[in-house]
Amino acid sequence: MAVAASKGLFNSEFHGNKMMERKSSGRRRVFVQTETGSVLGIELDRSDNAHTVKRKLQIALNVPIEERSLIFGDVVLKNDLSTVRNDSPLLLTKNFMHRSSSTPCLSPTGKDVQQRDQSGPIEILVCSDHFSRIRKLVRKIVEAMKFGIDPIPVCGGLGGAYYFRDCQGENCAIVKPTDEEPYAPNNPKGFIGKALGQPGLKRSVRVGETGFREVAAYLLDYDHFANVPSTALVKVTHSIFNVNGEVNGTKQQERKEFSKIASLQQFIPHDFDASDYGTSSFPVAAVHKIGILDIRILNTDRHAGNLLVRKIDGGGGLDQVELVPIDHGLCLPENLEDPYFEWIHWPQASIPFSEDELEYISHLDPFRDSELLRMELPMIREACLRVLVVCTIFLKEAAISGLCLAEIGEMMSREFRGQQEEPSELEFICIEARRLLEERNMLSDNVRAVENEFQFEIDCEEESDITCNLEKKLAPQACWPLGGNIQNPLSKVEENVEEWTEEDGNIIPPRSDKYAFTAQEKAPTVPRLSMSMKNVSIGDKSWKHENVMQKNGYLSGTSSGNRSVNEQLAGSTRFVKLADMSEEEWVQYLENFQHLVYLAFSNRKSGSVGQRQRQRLGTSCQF
Ligand SMILES: Nc1ncnc2c1ncn2[C@@H]1O[C@H](COP(=O)(O)OP(=O)(O)OP(=O)(O)O)[C@@H](O)[C@H]1O
Repeated sequence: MAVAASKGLFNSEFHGNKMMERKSSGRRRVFVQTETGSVLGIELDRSDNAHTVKRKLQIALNVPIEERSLIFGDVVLKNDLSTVRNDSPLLLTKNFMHRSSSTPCLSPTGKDVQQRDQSGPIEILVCSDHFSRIRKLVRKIVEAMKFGIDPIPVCGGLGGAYYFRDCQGENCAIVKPTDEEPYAPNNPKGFIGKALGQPGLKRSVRVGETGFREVAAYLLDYDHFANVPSTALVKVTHSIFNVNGEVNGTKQQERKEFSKIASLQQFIPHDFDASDYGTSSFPVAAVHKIGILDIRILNTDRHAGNLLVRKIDGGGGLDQVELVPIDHGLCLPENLEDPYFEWIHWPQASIPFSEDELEYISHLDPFRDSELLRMELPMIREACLRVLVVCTIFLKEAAISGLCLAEIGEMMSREFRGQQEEPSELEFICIEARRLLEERNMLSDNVRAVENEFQFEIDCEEESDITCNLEKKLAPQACWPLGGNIQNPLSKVEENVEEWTEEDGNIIPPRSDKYAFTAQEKAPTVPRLSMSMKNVSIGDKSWKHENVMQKNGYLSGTSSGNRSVNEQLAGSTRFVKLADMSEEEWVQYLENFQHLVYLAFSNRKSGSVGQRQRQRLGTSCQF
């Protein structure tokens, strides 16, 4: 993809972006979190390895280490720790194979709860040198804490969150501990039942992993285009935090301090959220910019409550408002999930992008974005980065084709028909890109098989016969790669029971669960596909989808704690999975994807397909 990198696009806070060590001596520190949320900072010696770190944890936190692994993002740390950056958060988790679905997570006891390490009350993790604004904020909060100004628990939301204050007692940051997320062991609002690392509220976002997503959204918001408040991942220690099963004393001296890994975000004073205020007054540009970010990061949680509204004096008695997007913990899922875009039906979203917005989009480079995230948040999973790449390419091609925000959002969203949910157009394209990849792999296998046979036959046949044989064997696939009437041996989509498994100590989401291909049916041809992704039969197109959120009792406000993890996972939701391809396959997949996206948009533009026609507002519409 020809994407120019724009020097000006990087947030000024990230200039001089490079791996920095906290200490020139080369010593490193890691923050290890147990499944139940306890956190301990450990100084690593040169001789330390995964086993010695586990031993230190056993002694300090009194947690068992047998059959437990140290995890750093996608990586299970076997021995060598040289790839682990200074101030990285690691997770000590039970090897999944040994975890029965009904086994409760380790519940903290008086002993294993927090032991203080040598670190300060708030430590910025991993990328501390690139967060000057947050560092100032942290200093203010620490100062206030010294004066006894305690944080205040936030009432709203499903997860545990706390407003931290400055010396004047004003809120200046919101801190959300990763072990207090919905379903996490220390959630203070009753939404418990899973261990860190298991699939959470959104099945493609694991419990305990929303914090780094909040930071990712901030890092990707170059030039504060969408206005995401400054956010960092921190290790923070305070007695205010919740640990289920612990009753903390009421007197200051009696209160136990707990360390947590958390996201820390600048508090933005605001007047409303978008659910309380007339959306027609929202500036078109603000809606577009937030929408552009949501599309890139496949935000599955952009509901109205996650858009803060701040009144600004517009002069002449006219109120103008500023929008502030918050709560990006459910973006960048590991599979293509159904996004949620509150703005999708707002009139602003139907207005074409401005020149500035188009320029911003044209400068986006998903590969550079991925590099940035790998650098700044090394625990981020490759699966999330692949989602970022696919969505950004989709956005870029859509913008080139003149689509507006609402149209792009619709193409990414699943559609309910009766009780059934159908894949989005984006998902259809991804399915087809994958099918083409599988087909190509099969072709390569066939070629290899023919070559082997050829080698054998060469010993016993005349040269003219050999050529004839070869042609016959290759004939059915001769139209590869795009545009031919290919007989597809791989098109039927089969649904597998979704089970998270353990491989080499790592917790693996359902493997190729969505698109386990069987050699049965005829392929849709690529020209047919390109007419409209919705009108093409790709294998088993109708997705019988049960609403997992409802099934889990989440929406009805009940805890899922009384249902086993396996029961919760056994829903039939399907996802397009991107993580199970090798690097080489991924490159080929992206080529297929980009080509199909191009065809889909071209056909859409030429109006050759019956699209869902919506009434759209013209550019003259004023807000
Ligand atoms: N940066 C911020 N500045 C000011 N207030 C904030 C900020 N972030 C969150 N809040 C407030 O805290 C509340 C809870 O935060 P948030 O929505 O992020 O938590 P959550 O538990 O993830 O919520 P939800 O269940 O709605 O997804 C918000 O409704 C908002 O009022």
